[in-house]
Amino acid sequence: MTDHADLLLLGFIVLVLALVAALATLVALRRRSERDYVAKLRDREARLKLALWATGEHYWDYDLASGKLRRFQPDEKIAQDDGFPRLAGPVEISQVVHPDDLPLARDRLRQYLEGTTPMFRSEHRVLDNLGEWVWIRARGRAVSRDAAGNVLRLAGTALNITSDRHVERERRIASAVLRNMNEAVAVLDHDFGFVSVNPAFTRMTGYADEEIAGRGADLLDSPQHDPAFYRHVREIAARQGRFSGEMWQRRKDGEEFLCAIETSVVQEAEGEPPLYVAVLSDITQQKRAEQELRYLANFDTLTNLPNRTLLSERLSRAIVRARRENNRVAVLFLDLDRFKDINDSLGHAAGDRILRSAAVRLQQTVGQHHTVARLSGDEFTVVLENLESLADADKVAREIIMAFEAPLIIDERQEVSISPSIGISVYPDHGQVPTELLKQADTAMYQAKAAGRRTFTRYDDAMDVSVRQRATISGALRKVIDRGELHLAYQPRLALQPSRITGVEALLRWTSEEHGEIPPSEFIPLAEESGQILEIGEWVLREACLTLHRWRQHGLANLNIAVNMSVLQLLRGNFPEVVQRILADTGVPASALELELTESVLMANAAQTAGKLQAFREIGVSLAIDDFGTGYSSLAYLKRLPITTIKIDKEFIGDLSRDPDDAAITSTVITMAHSLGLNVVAEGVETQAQLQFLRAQGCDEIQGFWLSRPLDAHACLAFIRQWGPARAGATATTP
Ligand SMILES: Nc1nc2c(ncn2[C@@H]2O[C@@H]3COP(=O)(O)O[C@H]4[C@@H](O)[C@H](n5cnc6c(=O)[nH]c(N)nc65)O[C@@H]4COP(=O)(O)O[C@H]3[C@H]2O)c(=O)[nH]1
Repeated sequence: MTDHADLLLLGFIVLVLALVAALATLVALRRRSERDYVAKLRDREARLKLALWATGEHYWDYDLASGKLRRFQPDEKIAQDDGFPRLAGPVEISQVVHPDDLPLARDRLRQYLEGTTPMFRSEHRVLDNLGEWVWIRARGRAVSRDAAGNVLRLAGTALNITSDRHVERERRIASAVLRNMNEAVAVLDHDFGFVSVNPAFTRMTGYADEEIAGRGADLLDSPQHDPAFYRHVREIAARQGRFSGEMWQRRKDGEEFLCAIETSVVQEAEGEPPLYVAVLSDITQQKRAEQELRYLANFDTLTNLPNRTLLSERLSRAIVRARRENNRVAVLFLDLDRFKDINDSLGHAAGDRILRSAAVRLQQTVGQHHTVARLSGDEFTVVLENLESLADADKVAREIIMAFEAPLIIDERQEVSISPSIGISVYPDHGQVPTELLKQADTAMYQAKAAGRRTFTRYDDAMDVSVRQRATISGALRKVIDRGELHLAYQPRLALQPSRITGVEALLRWTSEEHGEIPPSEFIPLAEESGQILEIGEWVLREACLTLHRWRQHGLANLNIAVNMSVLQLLRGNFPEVVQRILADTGVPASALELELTESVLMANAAQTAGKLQAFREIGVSLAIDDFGTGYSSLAYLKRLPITTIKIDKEFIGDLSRDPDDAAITSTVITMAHSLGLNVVAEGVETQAQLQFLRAQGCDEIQGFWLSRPLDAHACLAFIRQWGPARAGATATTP
C-alpha cells in the first residue's frame, strides 16, 4: 500500500515538475515572441521614417479634440536638416502655420471633414527651425473616429515644396513672357523638330503650336536659299550651341519673308539631348527700307545709274587696284551737247526720257563691267579700268561718240539726235585722287565743247591756263543755283528833277565756294555760252521782284527795279510769260519793272528783237538800252524799237571832264533821246562835277558810285530810307 502511495506521490511530483517546466518554456517562448514583435515594430518604424525621409516627406498628427498639432520627432541620425520645426510637444496650428495661409488650411480641413474632398490637402507656409517661412504640401486622412464616425485624429505627411514653388513661379513668368513677346520664339528638339512655339511665332508664320509640334524646322525653308544653306546653319547651331544671322523663311501661305534668327541651346538634364530656342524677327520691311535708302544714297533715280557718291567710291577703289596692279584708270566726263536747248523746246518730260535713253546707250557702249554714273543734269561719267595705254581711253571715247550717231528713241514716235562732248583724264598721268581726276576730265570736256562739240579731248597739263580757268569756272557755274552761291546787289538810281530815289538796279553776284568772288563780266558770258543764263536769269528776276515787293511793303511804294536781261533770254523760249508769271507770283506791278538789254546785243539781233520786245511792252514792263554809246546805233533806228529808257555808258561819263567829245556826245544823246520821248539815265557817275554837268544837260536820272555802290538788300533799303531831298545837291555819302 505504502509503495503504491509513494508511487502515486512520485508520479504527481513528476507531473507537477513537468507542468512547471512546460509553463516555464511557454513563458520563455512567449517572451521571445514579444521581443521579436517589438523589434520588428521598431524596425518597421525606422524603415517608415527612413522611407519618409528619403522622399522628403514628414509625418504629422493632428488631434481634433485638443486642436493640437503633433509631429513625431525625426530620428536625429537620419534627419539633420529637413527644415521642419522640431516640436517639443503638441502645439496650436496657428503657432506654426503662416497667418495669411491659416484660413486656407482650415478651409481645406473643413472640406475634408465634411466629406467634400477624399483627403486633406493643403499648400501653405510653416515656420522652419530657423524661424523662416517655408512652403509645404500637407496631405492626410482620419486615423481615428468615435462611434458616430466623427474624426478624432488626423495623420499624414508634409513635403517642403519651397524650391518647387520658386521653380513653378519662374516657369509661370517665363511662359507669360513667351506668350506676350513680340518676337517669335520656337523651341526645337535636338533634331530641329518643333517642340513648341509662342503666339508671336504663329502670327509670323501662320503655324499654330499644335499643328507645328513634331514637324521639322525645314518646314519654313524657302527656295531663296539652297537646301545646303539651311543644313549648314543647323550644323553651326548644333556645333557651336548658337547661331545668329539672317535668312529667308516661308510662311504657311507660301509668302516669303526675311528673318533675323538667334538660336541658343538649352542644356537638358544630364544624358538628355539638348533643346534649341530660336528667336525670330521679321526684318523684311526694315531690309527693304534700308535697301531703298542705300539705293537713294548711291543711285540716280532717273537713270538708275550710280550717282556722284557711288562713283567716287568706285573710282577710289579702282585707283587702289590700279596702284597695286600698276595699270591705268580713265575717267571720261561726258556732257550732252545743247541738251538745255532740247530740254527747253521739248519739255522736261522729254528731257528726262532723253537722259534715260542716253544712259542706256552709254552703258551698252562701254559694257556692264565699267562704271557709268550720272553726276547731274546731262553730265555722265565713265570709269574705265585696266587700261594699258592712254590710247585705250581715246578708243572708248570714240566709240561713245559713234554710238550717239544714231538718234535716241525717246518714245514710239519720237527720236532725238544728240551728241556728247567728252573730256578724259587718266590715273596716274593726270591725277592721283578721284576729285582731281574728275576735275581734270571736266576741264578737258570743256575743251572738247570749245573745239566744236561732238568730240573728245584728253586732259593735258599744257592746257592754256586761262582756258582751264574758264573751263573750271564754267564747271562750277553749273552747280551755282543748287549750291545757293548767287546773290543780288542793288544800286540805287536818283532822279535829278525833282531829286528823289526812283529805284535800283539789280546786279548779280557770285561767291563761289572754290574760286571766291567772280565778277559778272567773267561768268555771265560763260553762262550765256552754256545756255545756263536762262535759268540764272529767271532766278535773278524772281529774287529782284521778291526784294522789291518786300521794300514796297515797308512803305517804299514808288520804287522801281531794273534787271539785266541776256540776249538769250530775249531770243529763246518764253521769257515774256516767265516775266508775267514772276510778277504775278511776287505781286510786283509790271510798271515797276525795267528790263535792261545791252545796245550791242540789240543791234546784233535787230531783226529778231523788235517783235520780241513788243511782247514785254504789252505786259507793261519798261525796256532800257544799257551801255548806250558803245554799239554805234543810230537814235533814229532806236525809234523803231519799243524802248522807254536809254542808259548812257559809264565810259562816256567817266571822261566827261577830260574829253570834250564825250561831253558833246552825252549832251547830244540826252537832247535827242528826249526828242524821242525817252528817259535818260547816266551810268557810272562818280563825281560831283559829272553830276553837275548832267544836271545842266537835263539828264533825267543818274546811277554810280557818287550816289552809292551796289549794296546788299538790307543796306540798300537803309540807304534809300535815310536819303533826303536836302542831300540832293550835296555830296552823297557812299557807305
Ligand atoms: N566804275 C564804275 N562802275 C560802276 C559805277 N556804278 C556802277 N558801276 C558798275 O557798273 C555796272 C553796271 O551794270 P551794267 O552796265 O548793267 O553791267 C552789268 C551787266 O551787263 C552784267 N550783269 C550784272 N548783273 C546781271 C544780271 O543779272 N544778268 C545779266 N544778264 N547781266 C548782268 O554785268 C555787268 C557788270 O556788272 P557789275 O560788275 O555789277 O558792274 C555794274 C556796277 O557795279 C561807277 O560809278 N563806276
